[in-house]
Amino acid sequence: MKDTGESKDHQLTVALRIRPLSDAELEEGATIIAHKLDDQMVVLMDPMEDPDDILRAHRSREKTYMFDVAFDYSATQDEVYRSTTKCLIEGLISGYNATVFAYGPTGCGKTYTMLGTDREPGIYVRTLNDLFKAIEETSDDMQYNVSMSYLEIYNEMIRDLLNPSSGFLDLREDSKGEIQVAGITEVSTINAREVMELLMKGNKQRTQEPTAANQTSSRSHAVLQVGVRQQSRCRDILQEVRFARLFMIDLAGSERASQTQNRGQRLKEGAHINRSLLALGNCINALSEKNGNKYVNYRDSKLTRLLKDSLGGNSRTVMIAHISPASLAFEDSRNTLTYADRAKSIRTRVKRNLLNVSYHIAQYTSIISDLRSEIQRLKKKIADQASKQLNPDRTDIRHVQAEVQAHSSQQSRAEMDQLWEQLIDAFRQQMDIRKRLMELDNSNMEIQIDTSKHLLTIADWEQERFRRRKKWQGERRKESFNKDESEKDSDSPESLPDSTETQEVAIARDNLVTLMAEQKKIQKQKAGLEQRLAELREKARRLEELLPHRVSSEEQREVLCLLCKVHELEIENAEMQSSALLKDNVIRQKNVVVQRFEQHRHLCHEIIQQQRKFIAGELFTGIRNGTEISARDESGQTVAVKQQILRGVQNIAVKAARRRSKVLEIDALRLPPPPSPLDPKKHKSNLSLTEAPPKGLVLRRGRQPSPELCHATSDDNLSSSTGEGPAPSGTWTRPRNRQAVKNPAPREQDFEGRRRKRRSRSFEVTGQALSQAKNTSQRFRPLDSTSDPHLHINGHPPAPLLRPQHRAQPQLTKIRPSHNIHPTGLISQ
Ligand SMILES: Nc1ncnc2c1ncn2[C@@H]1O[C@H](COP(=O)(O)OP(=O)(O)OP(=O)(O)O)[C@@H](O)[C@H]1O
Repeated sequence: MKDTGESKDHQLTVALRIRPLSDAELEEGATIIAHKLDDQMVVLMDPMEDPDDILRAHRSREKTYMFDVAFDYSATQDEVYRSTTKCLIEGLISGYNATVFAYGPTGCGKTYTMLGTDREPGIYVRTLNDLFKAIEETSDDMQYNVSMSYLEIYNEMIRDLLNPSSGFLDLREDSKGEIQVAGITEVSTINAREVMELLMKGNKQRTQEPTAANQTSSRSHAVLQVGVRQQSRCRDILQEVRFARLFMIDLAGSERASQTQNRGQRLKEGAHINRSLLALGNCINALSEKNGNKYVNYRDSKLTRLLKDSLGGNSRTVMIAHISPASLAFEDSRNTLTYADRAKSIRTRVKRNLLNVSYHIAQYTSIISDLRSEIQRLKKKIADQASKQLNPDRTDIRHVQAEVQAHSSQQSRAEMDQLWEQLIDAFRQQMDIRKRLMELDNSNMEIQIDTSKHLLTIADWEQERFRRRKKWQGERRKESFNKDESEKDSDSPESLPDSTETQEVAIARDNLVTLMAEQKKIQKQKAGLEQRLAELREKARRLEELLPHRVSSEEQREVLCLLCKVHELEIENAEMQSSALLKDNVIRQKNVVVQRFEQHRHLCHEIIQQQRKFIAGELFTGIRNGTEISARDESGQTVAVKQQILRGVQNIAVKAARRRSKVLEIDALRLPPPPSPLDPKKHKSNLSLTEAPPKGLVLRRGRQPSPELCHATSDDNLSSSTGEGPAPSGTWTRPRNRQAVKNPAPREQDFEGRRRKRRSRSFEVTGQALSQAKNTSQRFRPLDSTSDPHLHINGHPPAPLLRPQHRAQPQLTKIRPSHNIHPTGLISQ
């Protein structure tokens, strides 16, 4: 299934329905304690509360709850349907999955809401009616296919209610990660009457037994699944097909043994019901966690596995909680209200399910052609055998005799049958084990995906902690180098950065432990099953070897061979499915990693974009105003902007600064002679803004790169160069040739060469204080984050020993090359 639509956040809709007080409750003298206050609010009063009891005045358990919609005894079935489910139909035929489920204690009206009565039909019937109406309205342009399946989960076993004789069914996760019921009957129809009949038929099959709490108590969870497939009637090569599933679920009610007075089978049913509802409650708890990072264990019951997508995946979900208004049911009502209240904060991500039909047609075509050729082959074989029967090879008299002998021997036939049964049984068992192994593999993969997610979370954190530590150590080293002994004493080193784990990491660790334990359990089960499978295979092999000796006729032998082949193929098929599933899961795992890198790349891109904007803005403001950026620093306005930029580049700059610090320390010790003023005539053509450079703006650059580097640096718009000689205030300065600089020592030269290479990719627009600029001893400094005291983003100026002349200078702004800066260092528009 291909998703081309944007996924949207959807908050679980929670409705509450209070049923009328029953006759039995009235007889028992129950009072009404649950009231609807308005369309959304209900109050549950404390039955123990006595208004005259002053001592209990502060211990009241009365509580008000707010839901998306609330109904009381006066609400009709139609009102409930309209406010909860009707709105899902439109989404359903546009490709959005949906789920409606009724939740609550036994006897509180779940079945009444979902199924209803003949006179007051419930949500099932109304939804299907409206769905078919909607289909009919658009059927001129669209072609629909509606399939329906109806199942129950009884004692943790899945039964097909449309075909109860099919035995118990298994849950499978398909390659798209969706849970499917293997082998369930899916009835395709768009005939409302037909669907209703099926529904009624299914309901008759549902396990219902009277209990003390409810005369028609449902002992199972019933799940009605409706699949809607929609495609345009005008055929195209690339046709869009929408597919969505609607689950309508009538859960069994939670029950207390004391209340239901259940014994024997009913008690066992109750235990299963409560177990699966507990698993559901746990999932609701985990999903409603504020940080949303808690591990959600859907694997605890079939119900939660089936509801996986509805609760935490791709589905618009509505929960209709039911309570009794009776004072006797206070505890049950309170529990239900608490769960329903929590469920409100569950969020799912819904996206439209679109199928790329061309892809599927291609796939089906190849499958169909394969099947056709197989049928042809088998037909030919049958025809050959038939002709052989008609014209037996009379020449081989011994063969005929043997055949006659075999046919006449009753005993050998019985033996054969027995062997045959054994063989079939071995195959069947093998298939069962394969299925179970596949399920285990699937669970294992899910665990691995969850594990890798948590490991990534922990790895991220470890990386972050390592980065913080390194940063802290770097700062410490710098500090200790810069400060005098006395200063060191006064400024005692800061403590190590906080390395306590975040809650997310702690949860990830906890979850890892749980997952490991589960994985071990699965491995153990797998080992047992694999051993059993090997035994069965061996048994089947022996039987297969034995059979040809027992069967006498060629025909029998052929049939047996064919049957063996069929079973072998079945097993191969299962193996292939299993390996496809494994591959799929591996791909999914990789997708998670790719997604993360993609997010990271996106984030980096955004940061770079923002920095560019800041830089460009800052640069032009500087030019227009004709003031030195550094001069504006003093006003405080630019400081804020700079801080913003600096914060953005902080991580990059700090790393670069550390790497370069040593180089620059040496560089600082052998600063070039003062730059000479720029010859305005020589560079007139480059001054495109004004004939005379803007007063106060000094564009300063690093040293001029070596000739071979000039070309590269010109691409970066501003090549580094060394300003030499005094730079007059308010003039554009262009650094002079590197030759003018006193030649450094050979080792230093090599060092300098490397440094220049690095600098050729960076430059700075820097403002010196006007007073400084006027000073003829104005210096042009190398372009490096560490070359300026204010570019030490962490607020650590360089050692005064190394850069005494810069200590008093105002801040510099470091920027990356911009396309509108001329390679000569002058800005063009
Ligand atoms: N809103 C209502 N209006 C009228 N009758 C109701 C209403 N809700 C429930 N009832 C009646 O209450 C009884 C119990 O309801 P129902 O069987 O639907 O409960 P349940 O929650 O499905 O119970 P269980 O979990 O045991 O299956 C039924 O006789 C039903 O007709």
